[in-house]
Amino acid sequence: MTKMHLMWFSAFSPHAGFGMDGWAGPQTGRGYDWTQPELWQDMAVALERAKFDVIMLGDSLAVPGTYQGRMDAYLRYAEHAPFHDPSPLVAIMAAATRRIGLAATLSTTFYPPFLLARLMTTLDHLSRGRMAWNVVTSYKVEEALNFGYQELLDHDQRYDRADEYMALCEQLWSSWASDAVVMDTDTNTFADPDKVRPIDFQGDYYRSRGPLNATPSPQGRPVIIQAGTSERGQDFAATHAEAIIVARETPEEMKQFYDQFKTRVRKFGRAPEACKIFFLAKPIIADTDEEAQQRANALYAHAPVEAGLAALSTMIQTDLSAYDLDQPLPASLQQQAIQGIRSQLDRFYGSGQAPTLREIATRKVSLDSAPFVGGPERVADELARTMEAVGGDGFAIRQGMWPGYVNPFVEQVIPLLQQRGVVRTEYTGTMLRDHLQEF
Ligand SMILES: Cc1cc2nc3c(=O)[nH]c(=O)nc-3n(C[C@H](O)[C@H](O)[C@H](O)COP(=O)(O)O)c2cc1C
Repeated sequence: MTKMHLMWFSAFSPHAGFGMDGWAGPQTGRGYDWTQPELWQDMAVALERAKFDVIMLGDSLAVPGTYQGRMDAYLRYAEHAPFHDPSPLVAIMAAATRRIGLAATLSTTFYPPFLLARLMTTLDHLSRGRMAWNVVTSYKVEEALNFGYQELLDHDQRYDRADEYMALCEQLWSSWASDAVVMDTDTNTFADPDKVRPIDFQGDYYRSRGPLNATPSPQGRPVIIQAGTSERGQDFAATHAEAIIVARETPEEMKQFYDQFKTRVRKFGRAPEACKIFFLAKPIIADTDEEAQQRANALYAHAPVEAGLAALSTMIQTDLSAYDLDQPLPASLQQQAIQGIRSQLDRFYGSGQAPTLREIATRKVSLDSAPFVGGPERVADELARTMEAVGGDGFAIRQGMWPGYVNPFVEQVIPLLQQRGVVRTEYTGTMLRDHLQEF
């Protein structure tokens, strides 16, 4: 039996799950206000009880306006906005838990490296070594406009700059030796000055004197997570990431990606197990298989297509309002989507398929990536069987942080996975890096 790691990936909160099944749906659960701490803390406690490796919070820094050149659809459907800043969210979740890992998304384009390095060090202290950083380079032009730029750097250049950003952060995180803090009252010495060094970093994009004005945290540096899957994005991940999130539709496609990516990690001089692959999975669970299928059908039938068009438009940075809903997107557009998240289209148009724009927009706001539909037994079986076929690592459960999603998975599916011996029943380590490297 192949064991699986588990991440709860809550993107584009508060409505994550999207559309009917998101902020407005029956699954969200009553009595919670997403703006308040209790929802986030209670869900973190529930996922820790289920021994998840990590909770990951996505983020973005703008209300988009790609679709129809207006913000209307994004605001109406809470699509890609609003977001709480993920840093205080992971801090309050850390305060309510002891073992589960917590990941915040922060942009290399908009966050100054020194501030980010110190923020992550502080959060790693406060969580006793459970922090991860989801490294994004940002892809929306509206994010650039919010920071006073007219446009973003080109796709590959964003990654080049991010490589330098990582090198700078790495030096800041190493600027204090692990034994630099002595706190010796006899000699009235807090830190040994010989063990704290300026870095005098001089790059093409960044300069920094250093050292960090924060002491080394339990993990030393946050766990690095990444989700870009272009060739350049995969090279970046193979160099830096300890976990990646990937959308693939079938076990065969997952297996193919798994083998190729692990080879790439080896090519960059790292052990393949140094970077874990999490495949996106969206479980739709009900008491019986029939009920779950009915729920999935209803979700698809009632999906607000316009919300899907708005989501895809911003993800591929192209206004899709001008395209025929009942035709596949032109191949030229599929190629152009490079500035945004092109893999959003690639996965729909892979293996010679040609779904219409209406179909992919509907899918986007209903079933989305790799749906696992059924009663708890069926969902547990399919997750276990898929992981066996792929050969390892885990799933990023792509759902909202709401009781209606978290509780059925935690209470009904996790015990079945534990009985099969494919997920952990106890944490063996205390820090996030320990969880990822446990198997
Ligand atoms: C599953 C998934 C989650 C992502 N989450 C975020 C996010 O929260 N914030 C963000 O700015 N970008 C996010 N992205 C975008 C990626 O970080 C990246 O910018 C994008 O995929 C383009 O890179 P690529 O061409 O290498 O795929 C996500 C992408 C994927 C596939």
